[in-house]
Amino acid sequence: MQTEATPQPRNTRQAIALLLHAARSEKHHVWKGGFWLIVAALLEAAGPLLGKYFIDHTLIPRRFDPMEVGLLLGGILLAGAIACAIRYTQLARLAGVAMRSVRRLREEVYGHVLRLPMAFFDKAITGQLVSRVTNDTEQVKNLYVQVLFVILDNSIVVLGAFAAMAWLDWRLMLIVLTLVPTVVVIVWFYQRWSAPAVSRARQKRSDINALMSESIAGMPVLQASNAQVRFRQRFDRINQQHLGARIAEMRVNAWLLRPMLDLINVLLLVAVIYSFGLSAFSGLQIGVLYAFVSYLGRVVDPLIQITLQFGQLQQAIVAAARVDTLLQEHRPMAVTGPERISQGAVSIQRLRFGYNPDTVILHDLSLQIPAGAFYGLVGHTGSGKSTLLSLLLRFYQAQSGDISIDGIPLAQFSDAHFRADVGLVPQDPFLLAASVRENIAMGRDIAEHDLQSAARAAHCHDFIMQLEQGYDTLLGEGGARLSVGQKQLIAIARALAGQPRILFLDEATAHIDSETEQIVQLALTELRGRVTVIAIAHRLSTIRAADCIVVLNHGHIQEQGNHEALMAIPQGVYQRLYLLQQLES
Ligand SMILES: Nc1ncnc2c1ncn2[C@@H]1O[C@H](COP(=O)(O)OP(=O)(O)OP(=O)(O)O)[C@@H](O)[C@H]1O
Repeated sequence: MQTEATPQPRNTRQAIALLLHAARSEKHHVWKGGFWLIVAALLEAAGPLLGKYFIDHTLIPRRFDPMEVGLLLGGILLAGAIACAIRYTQLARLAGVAMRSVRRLREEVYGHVLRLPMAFFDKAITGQLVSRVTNDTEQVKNLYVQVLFVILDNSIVVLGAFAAMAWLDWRLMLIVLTLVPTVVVIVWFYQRWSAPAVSRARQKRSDINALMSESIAGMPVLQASNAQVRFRQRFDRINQQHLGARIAEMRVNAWLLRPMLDLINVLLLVAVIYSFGLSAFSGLQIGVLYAFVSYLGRVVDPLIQITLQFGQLQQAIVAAARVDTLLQEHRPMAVTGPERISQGAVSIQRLRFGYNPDTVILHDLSLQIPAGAFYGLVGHTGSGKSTLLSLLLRFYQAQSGDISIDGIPLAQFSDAHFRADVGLVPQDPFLLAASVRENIAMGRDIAEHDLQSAARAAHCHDFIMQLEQGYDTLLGEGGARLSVGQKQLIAIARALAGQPRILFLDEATAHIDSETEQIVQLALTELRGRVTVIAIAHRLSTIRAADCIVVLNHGHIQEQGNHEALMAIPQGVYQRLYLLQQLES
């Protein structure tokens, strides 16, 4: 579990900037909410004042005027009822602002992550990113709720009560004012002592989650190795530790916080009554004592609430700062424009690239791929095949050299057009827990006829039709219901459904059986002349029929030609790789 750092001033600035940013369109709601909460606090503060008037002018002089008493009691009731109604509507208003702001923020963070360059994901840790979009934005919601509700609302109540007390008797008010630093000190000690238990409980909760997800993900291995009992014991142990930490937290709460604050409350009450006793002879009215006792009861809880929030505020500020840092992550400017890939002829000129500019991976690479051709990319592990594919897919930008398609520089295609005109079949087919249809369409608006044509072209239509609900069959998480080969064919159908001009395959046949591989070979050969196919393959039979096979070696093109030509090169890299594979099979 990630331990929360103490917020730095920069964090606080970032958090506030984020709060203002996400609530920008609803500023008027915040102002109106604040204004009406002040009105509610004033109305609430008026209650004890009216009570005081009732005691001093009616009860003590025993002057019972039904009209006046009726008006007074009615006033107290009305002020309380209106304050309640205002508080309810305004808190609902502010809750709405908080929820909507967080919804906007979450959408923005997710949208931002989707557009970040691939280089970002090389360093990003998936779990942390997910946590940014879910947990951290949730924490930001707490920040809104705490700042807007608890702190704003309670501060107004406390200020209203103190203003009323000062108006009644400023000396007595000063006595009550000592409550503020006392509560702050008690809560500070409380948080210091409870923090280790709170943090231990969180750590254990996160361990429970981790153990659960690990067990579910690894269920086949877990059951096959008969490890249920061991896992169960491990779970019980962590769960027990979690309980222990929670009990320790409760203990501090039960022993320190409430009793101490109640004690302070009683002491203050005694002090107020005593001072009242001293000054009673100088004419202080009993009604004032009543009002003070009422206010005392009203300020303690809000003060505790406000002070308690500061601990949580700290975590929320750190979370908000993390979300803000992610939002500040640079993303490339969206390219717009009319250019589309019409033919799919690829030209690579003196391409030089390294993930780190000091370590060159591709050295001045040049290659011409005619439209509609089938090109294979082969080479040893680490020779730069996937890197070249990533550059062709615009995932990274080369340090020097050019890539153009149909004579147009790669960077000039709009994002939408480029992604629509190229298709990618990755090594891992990545299927969604959705129906076959949704997996092929991937959110694109593809007509049923085109979708099925793509499935036919990928030679997966027949087995899809054998599934119990055909294209509507749900595939389970990660396409769990299909074999690896079937998943790969669906991934090819998905790529073809967009009717790409260029199709990239990144070791799409690495994990499939020979029969499925032959289907893929057939599908690729059928595309010849219509779609430019660039396929990385470890399994050389997949690209044996290619028009041209490019052999990469340490980021250089070592050999180039069709299968027969490459096999004819004495001691050639391709020939060696091919013969080796033949021996293995
Ligand atoms: N995201 C990355 N960040 C930094 N270096 C990387 C990254 N991806 C690959 N590399 C490095 O670039 C070099 C070429 O890797 P690449 O994946 O392009 O090789 P490959 O020929 O596709 O290998 P394989 O056949 O094993 O997939 C390797 O040295 C690798 O360590």
